[in-house]
Order: sequence, then C-alpha cells, then structure tokens
Amino acid sequence: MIDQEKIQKAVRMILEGIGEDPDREGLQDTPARVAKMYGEVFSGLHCDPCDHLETCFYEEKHDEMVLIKDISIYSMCEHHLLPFYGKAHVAYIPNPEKITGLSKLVRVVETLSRRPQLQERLTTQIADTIVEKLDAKGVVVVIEAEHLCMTIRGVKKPGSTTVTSAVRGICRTNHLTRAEAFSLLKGTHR
Ligand SMILES: Nc1nc2c(ncn2[C@@H]2O[C@H](COP(=O)(O)OP(=O)(O)OP(=O)(O)O)[C@@H](O)[C@H]2O)c(=O)[nH]1
Ligand SMILES: [Zn+2]
Repeated sequence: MIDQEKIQKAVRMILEGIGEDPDREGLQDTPARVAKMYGEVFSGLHCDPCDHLETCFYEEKHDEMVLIKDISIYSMCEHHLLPFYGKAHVAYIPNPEKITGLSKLVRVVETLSRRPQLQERLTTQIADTIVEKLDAKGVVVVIEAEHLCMTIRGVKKPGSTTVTSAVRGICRTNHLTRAEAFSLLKGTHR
C-alpha cells in the first residue's frame, strides 16, 4: 500500500533540498497534499487490471472489431516522475464468448496508467491484458502522448508527440484486419 507518512517526510526533505522553508504558511500542508496526490496518481499499482474484465456478456456473440478512440490518459514517466498525457485508442476483436463492457476496457487503461510508467510498457500491458483475460482474437492499442520531461526540461520540445502501438493476434498476422483497425483508428474507413 501507499505509505503516506513516508511520502510526507520525503516531500519535506525535497522542499528543504531546494532551499525552501517547509514551515512557512503556504508550504505547511504541502507534504500531506502531495502524499494524497501520489496516492491518487499511483493508485493503479495496487490494482489488478484483469479484475475489471470479469464482466462479460456471454450471449452476444459479436466477433467483429470494437474500437474505443480518444481515451484521455494521464500517466507518470518513471524516469522523472513527470506526467505524460494524451490519447489511447483500443481496438479488439472479441472472442464471441467473452465480450466485455466498453467502460471496462477504459478501466484497464486507467489502472495501468496510474503507475510509474514507460509509454511503451503501458501500451504493451494494455494489449496483453485484453488478450490474456478475454482471449481476444486480436488487439490494437495506440497511444499518442506528450511527455512533460521533454517539454518543461531537458530537450524542451513542447508539442512533440510520441506514438506507440502494440498489435496482437490476427491484427498482427492478417494484414487486412490490421489495415481495418488502423483505418478505423484514423477515421478513414468511410
Ligand atoms: N523509451 C522511453 N523513454 C522515455 C519515456 N519517458 C521518458 N523517457 C526518456 O528517458 C530517458 C532518460 O534518460 P537519462 O539520460 O537517464 O535522463 P536525463 O539526463 O534526464 O535525460 P534527458 O531527458 O535527455 O535530459 C530520456 O531520454 C527520456 O526522454 C518513455 O515513456 N519511453
Ligand atoms: Zn521523463
């Protein structure tokens, strides 16, 4: 579990480290606020994303592609503990015996985002969770994100977008299915 007391002590030390006075009025509650915030932004560390996929509709028998576009994501880069944020797009071809609720796919994205992450690992973990838990026939996950560690510091390139993808199952082996997923994603299917 998240140790709020430990985070509070550490934040106080950071404030001292940067030459601030942690006892001045505006900063007195900052360690507690930051500890609470970290509890929220890292809450996914203590959840199993598979738990969200227990809800399945066994009688629907849909076996065509389902795509959820433009899921907003906020995660934390594990190198600098700065946010990266943008959009995730999740497409899957269900095992007709295991169609899940749309919001459950979003919950998987949410749980895995709320951890210290790499964009590549986040993308891969979302795809693998859906394949493994739902026995999905195919999955495509694309994430487009801006990393604050490349914006407010370091190379300082605001507006740069990093795009990562993970492609599994028949979306990987069948080029027509893969093309369908990417055209739905780009909105060029009409
Ligand atoms: N592959 C990958 N790299 C990331 C991600 N988030 C941050 N990084 C990179 O992690 C690298 C860490 O490099 P280091 O040289 O150890 O750290 P640094 O001195 O702060 O690097 P600079 O950002 O180049 O100043 C940087 O190149 C970041 O851009 C991510 O999600 N995926
Ligand atoms: Zn970073």
